[in-house]
Amino acid sequence: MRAFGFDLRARAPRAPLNVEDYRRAARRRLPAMVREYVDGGADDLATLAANRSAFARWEFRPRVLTGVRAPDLATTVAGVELDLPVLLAPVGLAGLAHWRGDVAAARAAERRGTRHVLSTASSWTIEEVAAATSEDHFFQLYPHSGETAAALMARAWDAGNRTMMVTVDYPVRGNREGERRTGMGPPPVLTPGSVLSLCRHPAWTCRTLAHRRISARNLVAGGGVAAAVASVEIQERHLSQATLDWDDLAWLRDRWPGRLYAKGVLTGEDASRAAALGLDGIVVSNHGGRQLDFAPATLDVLPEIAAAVRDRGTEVLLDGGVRRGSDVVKALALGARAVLVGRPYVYGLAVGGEAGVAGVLDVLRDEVERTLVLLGAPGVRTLDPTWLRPVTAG
Ligand SMILES: Cc1cc2nc3c(=O)[nH]c(=O)nc-3n(C[C@H](O)[C@H](O)[C@H](O)COP(=O)(O)O)c2cc1C
Ligand SMILES: CCCCCCCCCCC(=O)C(=O)O
Repeated sequence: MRAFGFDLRARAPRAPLNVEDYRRAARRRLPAMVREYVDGGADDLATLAANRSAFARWEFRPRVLTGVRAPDLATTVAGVELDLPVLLAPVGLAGLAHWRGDVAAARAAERRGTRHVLSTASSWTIEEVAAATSEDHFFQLYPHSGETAAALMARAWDAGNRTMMVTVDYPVRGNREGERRTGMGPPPVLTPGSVLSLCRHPAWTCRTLAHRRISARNLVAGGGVAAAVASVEIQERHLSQATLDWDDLAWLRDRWPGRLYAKGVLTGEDASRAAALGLDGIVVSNHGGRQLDFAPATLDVLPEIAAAVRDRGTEVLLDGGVRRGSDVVKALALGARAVLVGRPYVYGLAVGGEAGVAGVLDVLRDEVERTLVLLGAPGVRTLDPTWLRPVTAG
């Protein structure tokens, strides 16, 4: 049926159109403690906000009449060919967002031609994720003691992981007051507010309890509430790594036969030092604003880090605040080979499991592609700082 040229049966799209739509939909589905765990940050949330606002300080220098219609989005990271320069960052306890958690994320990543980085604190074990997927996904290590690290590395290698990211920005858990207020902990507590929020989300509560995927399964046996509480203790005792130093990183370099990246580097000096130890890559990251508040926005320090390791050929990746395809393009232009996203795919998980994560990757892919066409850039590997300029004040 038509009127004035409109098809009256047609509907405006209701599916999420962008990452922010996924975020809103995810927040409606999750109880308060999980919302805070996913979306919160440290102290005054200054770094969390800075990660986003840094992208707004750059604008594009588009070239016209380039004839670019189908830009090339392919690249390589750690020698692995990717269809899209966006990887899925390690996220502990992803089973809180959707019971299929890490398995759903890794499967969506490989369906979309990219890779997932499995957290040490994943809800599905290294072996379970490997069995459910066919590509060589990446592993993230929280290396507390040599013994635990050696065991985790052996398991990751045997399961087919060939690239490992060691997280170096977690000497102690950041102060996340939202988590503490909502009962997420540490230690986890049932408050009247958290119980009310669980009751208001019966679908989430029943499904999550039934599937028992809310603990750090690589480290703790069992997956129910008691195991989740034990995971919090484990992260206090085993994942926080205040004693970790450069000798430990050298030790890890010697032990890990595959590609090794340091995740959580924010200065050129540290990046050079990691490169000198023989690391293959750096992830410029402040843990999504969840650790040291007033750490700089990752985009702001990216040029310094890219310059510091350029001569050695060390790969530079970035995460933190990437929400749009235009953010991906800016990060690549300023020296990143690819980016990782954390929260965006957790929103996708909460909204629709594997299909939700694939949906988020599709949104980002479309946005990167459209941005490149509008910019007149032929592909992601040809991006450099000449495609950008800083926004001038006023
Ligand atoms: C819920 C949640 C859990 C996380 N767990 C881990 C983890 O286990 N290991 C790790 O290295 N980083 C972890 N991170 C940090 C991410 O890997 C990544 O650095 C960060 O999310 C990037 O910022 P973004 O969320 O703005 O994309 C976590 C982040 C979130 C949001
Ligand atoms: C109070 C919540 C405890 C969760 C225990 C496991 C945490 C794994 C580490 C996740 C992480 O890196 C993060 O940023 O959060």
